[in-house]
Amino acid sequence: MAFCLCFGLRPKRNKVVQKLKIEPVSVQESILDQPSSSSANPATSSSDPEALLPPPQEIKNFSYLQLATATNNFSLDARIGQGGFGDVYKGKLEIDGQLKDVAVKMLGRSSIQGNREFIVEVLMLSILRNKNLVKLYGYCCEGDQRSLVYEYMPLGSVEDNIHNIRSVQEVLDLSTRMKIALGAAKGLAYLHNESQPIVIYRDMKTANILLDHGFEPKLSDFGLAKIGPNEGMSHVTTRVMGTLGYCAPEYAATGKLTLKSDIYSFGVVLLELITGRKPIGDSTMGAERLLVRWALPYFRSLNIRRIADPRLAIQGDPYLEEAVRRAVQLAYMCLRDQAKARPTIREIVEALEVLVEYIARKKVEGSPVNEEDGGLERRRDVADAKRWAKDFRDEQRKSKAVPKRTRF
Ligand SMILES: Nc1ncnc2c1ncn2[C@@H]1O[C@H](COP(=O)(O)OP(=O)(O)OP(=O)(O)O)[C@@H](O)[C@H]1O
Repeated sequence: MAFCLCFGLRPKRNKVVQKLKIEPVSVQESILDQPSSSSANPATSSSDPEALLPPPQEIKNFSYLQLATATNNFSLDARIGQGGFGDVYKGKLEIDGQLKDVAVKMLGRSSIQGNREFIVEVLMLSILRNKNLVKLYGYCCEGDQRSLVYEYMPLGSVEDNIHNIRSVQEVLDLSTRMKIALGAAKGLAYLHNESQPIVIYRDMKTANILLDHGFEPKLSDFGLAKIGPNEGMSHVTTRVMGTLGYCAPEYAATGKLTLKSDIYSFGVVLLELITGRKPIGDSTMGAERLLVRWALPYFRSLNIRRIADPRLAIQGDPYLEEAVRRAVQLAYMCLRDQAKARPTIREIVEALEVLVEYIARKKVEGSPVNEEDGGLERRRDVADAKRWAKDFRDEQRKSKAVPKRTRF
């Protein structure tokens, strides 16, 4: 099958876009799933995109002047972040009669992909509501200027909190990291199981998990999200889009998007939280550049101390080592090559709830795992881990036999 890889639509974040031949029978066609090059695609028209939006329920249409006033004319002081499409500013706006902190995301002008993602984001966030999803207050659509106005997340992104911290005091402990993973999993569980229609997020990554007070995580950035497969269908076929290092291998290779593609990306996020490493390291690292590849031998040998972020200082603390081991096992189940073998998001939420509870309990007790409450459990887990490691090795061997068309 012919395909081409085009980098550069979202250069800062290394978004990868792979165009594939669309298979007509299995494709679920929807307004959100038209190829961006199609002239019939309303999302690509910049002439009157407002007319294409559904009547926003609680989503307000702000004027450019309102946003400029709210952000002190988009001053440098108000700038809090930079994304693939443009800058993000902090401001204050009246929302439901109250003056609230907001984040204003300015999207670059006249970008087809940007325009498309803008519309998808507004559409998605007008139908999705969950405490682990960031709230969209409104948008601005004037001329070729597009902006989105979100609730302000005071603690920034998980990516910043893991990779861009300024002092050791800011290092997140294991308990906080696992609570973040749990909250993010709950957000994903809402998309996969509870929302109507179900949604495949397609962009699970630490940069898209924002943190509210108390490190409560919220998923953001729904510009790539897809309405999930119709009943009886296992997948949606679409252009491959996502972020390097997070894309499930079968999705990158075939364009077949399933709920399990999100689970793979979640596995990378979990591994990132455990290891403190970026999903893609610098070019000098060779094959180990990919976090998933780097961690594999340590996972196989159950060398938890080597996998864990050194800043977590787990060495000599049996309960922390045990907790990391469980988290690593879960991450690797999510990262299995065979999509079907990956757990569902419900199973992940359950596993993380148990893990978070385990860490909390051990923190209070302050004692290592003992025979009464944990020894048996631990022996069973070690046996499970060995079985998983063996399965993983077998899958790796099999996948080496069939050359992959795409490897990020
Ligand atoms: N609602 C928000 N509250 C607080 N800060 C935010 C909010 N939204 C975004 N930011 C900040 O702006 C940064 C850039 O966000 P943005 O979503 O534009 O980019 P990204 O997700 O990193 O990249 P891309 O859009 O290319 O995937 C975030 O990392 C975060 O620090």
